[in-house]
Amino acid sequence: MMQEDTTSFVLVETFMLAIVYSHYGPTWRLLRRNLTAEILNPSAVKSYSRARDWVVQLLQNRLESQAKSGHPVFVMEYFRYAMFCLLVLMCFGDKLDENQIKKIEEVEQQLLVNFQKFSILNFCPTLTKIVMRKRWEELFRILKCQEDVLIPFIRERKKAKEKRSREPNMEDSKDESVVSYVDTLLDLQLPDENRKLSELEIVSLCTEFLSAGTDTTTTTLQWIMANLVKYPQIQEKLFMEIKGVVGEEKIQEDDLQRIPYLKAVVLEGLRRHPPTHFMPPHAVTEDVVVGEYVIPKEATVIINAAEIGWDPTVWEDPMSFNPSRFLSKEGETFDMTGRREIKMMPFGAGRRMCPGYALSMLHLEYFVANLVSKFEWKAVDGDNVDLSAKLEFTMVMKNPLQAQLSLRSK
Ligand code: HEM
Repeated sequence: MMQEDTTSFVLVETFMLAIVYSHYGPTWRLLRRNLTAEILNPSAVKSYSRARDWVVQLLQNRLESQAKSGHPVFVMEYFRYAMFCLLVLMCFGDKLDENQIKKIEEVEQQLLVNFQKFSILNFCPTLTKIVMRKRWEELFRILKCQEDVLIPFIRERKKAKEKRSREPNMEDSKDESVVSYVDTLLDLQLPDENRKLSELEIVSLCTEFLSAGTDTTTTTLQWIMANLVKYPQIQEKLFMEIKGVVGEEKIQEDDLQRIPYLKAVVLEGLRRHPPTHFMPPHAVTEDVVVGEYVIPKEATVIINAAEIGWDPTVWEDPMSFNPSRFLSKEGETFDMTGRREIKMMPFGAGRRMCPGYALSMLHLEYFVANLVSKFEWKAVDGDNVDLSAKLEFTMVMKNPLQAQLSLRSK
């Protein structure tokens, strides 16, 4: 990737976060890791199986109707929408309908598409508040729209929660098995300030949840499917392994653990095409020696995670797509957390590692398994799938994947 791309990406991201922090206050940083970890604990994730099923069904139906037309399908928008729906249901509860999801998507999209434009505002806020007054007004207008859409959903969860605690035996309460992200935020008591979160802080955290989880996972899914189209023999091997485990049945979450080649395909996708090439800036609190280098206290450190996963001294033929490299003979699972060693780090590593890591692995495995078992994915006539990348919010395919889909016969 070109150097200027890298620099602008890091700057844009840093400025954008700074804008959001300054708007919503200092509690943000303290909260996000704990909170995301809470909603992503295994039992909460399990309770979302109904939402996952619904979303995968929606995606498959839409792809099927496209496939029936006989035209090639540009899949990225379908993937993105499905992943967004799923995260919205995790965030606000799984009772929302498609119209409500669409409303949320519209406001979130406004912020995303104007991302670059607003990043500059925090470069020197005192100055930009004077010379870019109109742009600030526009940012606040969009944030206000976002609040107007999201706050009613937050209040709805609050009302339902109060009702559940008043009437725990009501039929409705028993049916409400999902603990949404908003529920955990409503419960939270800030330890230092001895208060609950404000509605605006909850809006802000929900937006982070939706934006951090949608593009990263969708981009990775597109890269994985592109490789499965490019290398039909890998797709066929994966299909046979899935069939061998589930037969004609619907794929269940527990089945995923019994398909090692599926995990291998996802891991290889993340190694070869990590959606974030550069980690957000980090700093150390005291001087540290790493190998032959001294990292001075508080110096900005930006890790090139993509290069770590492509290191030829660690990976044989690193630029090829070869999932079998992750199949361990001893049945050991590959450690991505960096506890044992760091051979790749698409989610970062250590204390600041992505809190959505286990959830993304589950979503990727679940989506890939369902997409491959329902359809055969083929390159469009004479088209050689182009794997060049370009930087958008994440590192995406320069030429988005289009594929010819055909339903697998039973
Ligand atoms: C393939 C999917 C994903 C990838 C590759 C990914 C990657 C990353 C990376 C590289 C970071 C920065 C780590 C660092 O600072 O060193 C990060 C942070 C974060 N991610 Fe993810 N992520 C993914 C999916 C998700 C999902 C699904 C969620 C939540 C629903 C999520 C929520 C977050 C949050 C909240 C942070 C900030 C954590 C902090 O500030 O400490 N991510 N992610």
